[in-house]
Amino acid sequence: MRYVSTRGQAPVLSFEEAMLTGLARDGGLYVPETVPAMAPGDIAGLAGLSYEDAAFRVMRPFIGESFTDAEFEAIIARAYAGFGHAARAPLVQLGSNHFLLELFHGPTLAFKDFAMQLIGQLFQTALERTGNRVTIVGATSGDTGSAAIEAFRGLDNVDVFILFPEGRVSEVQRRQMTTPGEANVHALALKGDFDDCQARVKDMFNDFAFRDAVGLSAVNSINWARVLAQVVYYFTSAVSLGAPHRAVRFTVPTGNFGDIFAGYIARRMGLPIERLVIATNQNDILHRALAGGAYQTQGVTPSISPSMDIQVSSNFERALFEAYGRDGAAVAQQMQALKEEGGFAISQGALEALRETYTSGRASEEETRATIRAAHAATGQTICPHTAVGVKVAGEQPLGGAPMITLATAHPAKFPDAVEAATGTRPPLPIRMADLYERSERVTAVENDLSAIEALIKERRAA
Ligand SMILES: Cc1ncc(COP(=O)(O)O)c(C=O)c1O
Ligand SMILES: N[C@@H](CCOP(=O)(O)O)C(=O)O
Repeated sequence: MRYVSTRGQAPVLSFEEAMLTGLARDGGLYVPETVPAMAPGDIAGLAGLSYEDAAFRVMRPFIGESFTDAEFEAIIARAYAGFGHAARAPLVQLGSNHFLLELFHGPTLAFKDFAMQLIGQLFQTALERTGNRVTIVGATSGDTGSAAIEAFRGLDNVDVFILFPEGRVSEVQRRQMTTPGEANVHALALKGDFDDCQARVKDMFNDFAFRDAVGLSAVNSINWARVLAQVVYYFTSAVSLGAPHRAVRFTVPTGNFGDIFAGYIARRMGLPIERLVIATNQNDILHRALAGGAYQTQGVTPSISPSMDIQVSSNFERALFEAYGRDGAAVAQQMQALKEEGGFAISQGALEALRETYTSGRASEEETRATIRAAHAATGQTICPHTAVGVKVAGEQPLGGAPMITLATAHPAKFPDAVEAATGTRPPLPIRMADLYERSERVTAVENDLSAIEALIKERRAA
């Protein structure tokens, strides 16, 4: 299995190389050269398996020779052992023909744990083998950062630096990043928004001298391994509702497009997904792009679903690559226009290709609050604001037909203020985190300045 860049100019790599490389050297994102198909019989064979066994079968073809079967099995077992639910990703019914896929039973209470716990183990195995050391630099709007810190804290061969937008993550998210005491973990509060954090991370990857000097690695969903791990729960949930004999639909609260792109990969592998519905908050660039064909940034407006306060949606590049028939030059041109002019027009052919797979919708702040309130009143279930964006948009899709699965991407206790404002009830943190508010914090404020951030990383990382 080989991986190619969405911009067509970077070296072709193995799974392990692509994972450790993160962003391709031409600025693009790695994708598999071909997407392996899963026969209907093999999909049906996932029924009744543990999450771990299903994960092995779904991901194995993408790994190639990078890890042996025994290594990969052991890695998967360790990755999901700390989850607080035996099913790992349980499916619960929300309404008639509408299900919630609960992805928040991992250690940091968001869907990011599914991939981050796995790649923590993959990195550790690969780095122990070579004795190499890497510097992971990540950007977060709240959940990636806490999941990365949890997965990599205390590891010998890794330093982790996480940039988050100061004042724009929830208090629980911030504390999850600033309270771990391990010396290899560094939380950096940047004066700016998430797009600034993500842009500085990409700048560091494009600064080859810095990149090579520190052994830069990525754990944002620019890293293919992140996307791959998220493909698994599309299979497990669809199979539990009757796939491959019955088609399903998914609604995905979307920001950086990594989670929904994992759904696209599942569909390409043969899972009968009738529709992938993009649900955005008021930062609705993806919805506007799908509706009108213009991908145009407008600046980020803070919302009560802060993890989706994103305008430059990284993985949309992977979707464009497919929509343009894998034309790396066309993608590179559009990404250049995004950088220089703040937007680009999607060609009619690519737009039609996108619309064959994706539908989109948005939820305003008031609609998000109303959805949290209504779900609580009707079913007693408390949902987080990101999940509420998904539930609202799912509710606008045609009724009947294939069952709708909305991804419940975070635990409501990560966003207690928004949930309490909507329902009148403050969701408690799980017992194991009950002292989060008493733990002392360690954080460094940084300006939105590439050289200053690079200098800080060079100084703080273990030599
Ligand atoms: C809770 C939550 N929901 C949804 C999203 C959006 O996911 P993606 O960026 O993969 O589109 C994020 C952030 O990524 C998140 O943290
Ligand atoms: N919502 C994310 C933003 C980063 O997304 P990623 O999937 O590319 O890591 C977050 O919570 O940090």
